[in-house]
Amino acid sequence: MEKLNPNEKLDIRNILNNLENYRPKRRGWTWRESQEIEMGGHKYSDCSTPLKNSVGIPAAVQYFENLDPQPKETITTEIASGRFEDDIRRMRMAAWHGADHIMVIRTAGQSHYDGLIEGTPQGIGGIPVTRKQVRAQRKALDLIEEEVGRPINYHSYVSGVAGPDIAVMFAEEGVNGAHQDPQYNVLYRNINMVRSFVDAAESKKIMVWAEIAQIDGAHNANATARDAWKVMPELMVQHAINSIFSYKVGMKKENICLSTVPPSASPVPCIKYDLPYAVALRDLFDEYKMRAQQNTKYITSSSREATVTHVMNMMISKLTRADIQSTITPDEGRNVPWHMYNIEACDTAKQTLVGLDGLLEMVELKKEGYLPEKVRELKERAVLYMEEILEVGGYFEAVEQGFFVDSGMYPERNGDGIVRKINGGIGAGTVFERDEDYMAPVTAHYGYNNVAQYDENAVNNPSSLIGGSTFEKPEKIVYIDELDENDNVYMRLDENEKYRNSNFIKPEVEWLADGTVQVELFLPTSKRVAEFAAIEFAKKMNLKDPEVIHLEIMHPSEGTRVQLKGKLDVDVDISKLKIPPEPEIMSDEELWEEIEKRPMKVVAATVGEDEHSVGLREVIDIKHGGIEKWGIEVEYLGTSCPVEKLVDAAIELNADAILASTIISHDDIHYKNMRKLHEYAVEKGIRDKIIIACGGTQVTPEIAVKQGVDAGFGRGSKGIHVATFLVNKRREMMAKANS
Ligand SMILES: Cc1ncc(COP(=O)(O)O)c(/C=N\CC[C@H](N)C(=O)O)c1O
Repeated sequence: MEKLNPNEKLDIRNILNNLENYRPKRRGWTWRESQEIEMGGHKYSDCSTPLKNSVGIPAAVQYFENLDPQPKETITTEIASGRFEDDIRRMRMAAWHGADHIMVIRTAGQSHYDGLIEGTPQGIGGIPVTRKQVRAQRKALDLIEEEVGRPINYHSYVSGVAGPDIAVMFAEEGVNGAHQDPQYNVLYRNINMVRSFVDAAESKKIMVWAEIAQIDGAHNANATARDAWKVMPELMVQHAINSIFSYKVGMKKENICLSTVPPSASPVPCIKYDLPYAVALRDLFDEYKMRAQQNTKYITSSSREATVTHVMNMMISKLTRADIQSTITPDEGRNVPWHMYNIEACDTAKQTLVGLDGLLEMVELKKEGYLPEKVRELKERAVLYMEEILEVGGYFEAVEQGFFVDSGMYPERNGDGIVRKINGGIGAGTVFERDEDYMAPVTAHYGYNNVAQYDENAVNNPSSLIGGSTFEKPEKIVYIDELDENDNVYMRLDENEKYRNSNFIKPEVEWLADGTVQVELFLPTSKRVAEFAAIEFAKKMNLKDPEVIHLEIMHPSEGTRVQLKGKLDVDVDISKLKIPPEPEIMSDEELWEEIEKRPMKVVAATVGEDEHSVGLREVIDIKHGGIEKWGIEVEYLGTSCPVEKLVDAAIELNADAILASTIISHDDIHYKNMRKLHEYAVEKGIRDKIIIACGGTQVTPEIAVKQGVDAGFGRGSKGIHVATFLVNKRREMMAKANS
């Protein structure tokens, strides 16, 4: 399989090619290693090996030459578009933004399927996890991990009625991580508890063989409880049940990850609940891995608010411990996640974890007072909870009595917990005692297996009776391509062929060419009115099926912030776009030689009532790679400089050029000043002899030139760009004067 080229889109048809013969490169989970690293002149204490290819956060790109340190914590992104072929593109984007754990959400209700699904049907809220879709995504991730230069863990769920079947398929397909927790089946999917625990023993045994890292389901209690902080004692009990069960089945503790969520969120004083809880959990389960997930219980349609919650949750991770930082997209409170929000979540995790690098070298948690007292109280509640479970006769009885997800803070009880009957739920009565002569010639099989009746020597290797199972002989895997001639990836690829590897593009949020755009409006009216007015505006913008996805009161009557989505049924042929060439830049040698031969003098200032000077200083000063670096002489007139003063100085000093910084853009004042500069130079009779260049973060070069100046420099422009322009422009003017 050829390598990916960063300048070319991944071709899904290539991935699908010869899929039946694909074999996974490895088994098991890959952790990042934590090391001290030096990058960009900075020392990092808690980071890991940088990537070969990546996109840093915006500030990294704009100010630090794409400095992109990678935190030591594994970063997860959850992928859930329902079309695996579009998920693959998103996985590639997420990998470039620092995700090395790809968690694939399953189609709604897959937990209730009592067998494997095959082929590539489209899913709802996630993909139907099938062998073919898993294989295609793992194969694609082999290429993507090559491209970014770091192993990527592929993950989904071994839960539900077909848990063991899925565990076997995951083991065969080289899946690296999976959720497995029988309590999830029982409490949230009403699957019979006896069936769930027997299946879990089998699934876990298989995961041990495949070295799959396990995540439990405790976070669901958090999301389901009425007041999430009240289930803290129960969460620790749930973690304990699944962890020790897994360990006794043979799972290594470093592969047992507790899925822990800071249980509350602002405006509740969340750190007063979340920090003691996190400390108590790490105390009790110090030998296990922590998979920290952001709180989604209190997520709303405000992506900003979700991001702040995420950052506060990561403060907890850094103050205690997180081996996996599992991101939730900030749009999870309003959509099935969109590409750009998966990426935002990865960037938020990277930005925060790297920004808090070395935190525990500077702060420590108090050993007396509220924190340790709260920690002890939580542990005591959890132990009492566990003791009562034993008193009533064990886990199954406790579930029947509604112990779990009760809205009271244990030992307080409100009697409204989730009740499941021992003999109830899906799959009830489907567990049978194995007969005396029961034998299965398979690997990693849990429990009684009378192999000796056939061959004493095969007891530890039952599959040797049949020359190896699919675990030893992958060629024995029965690979099914498609089962549904209408609902499959080939139909979908044909549907949007026009936008695949072509010059035509459409906006999208989750599927190729889905045409969805998001529009943000501020409407000077009440929330209720704004909601309906926004739809009207959307229709006037030619958006189809407009839908308001977020409303925020700025003031009951003064104004409302609205975000809406709608479909834009047009496309663009990029081959017809008039794209001006990237500003060329000259080499240092060329510039030094030119300015030595023909010295250049420039007057520069921040014009108007503008006090911003940083950008212009960066463009001028030698220490920032400014134009002085190549010998250009600069007379800097400071800030809030009247346009007239700047032009008069240029005349007095017989300057070759004027550089004007124009940052403030309210009411287009920056462009108005450019026009004034041009007109005053004309009025003073020097316009044809002097170069005028204007810059600022809100300057669009094409609009600047329309004001009459010679060039505009926007966000991210550097001294090299300006020096190159000045030299080229002067040459052009000299050639014109000599012609
Ligand atoms: C132990 C377990 N098994 C299966 C599922 C999902 O199971 P279905 O395929 O039936 O939806 C879950 C749910 N939580 C996972 C999403 C969450 N955002 C997470 O990252 O943990 C689970 O906890």
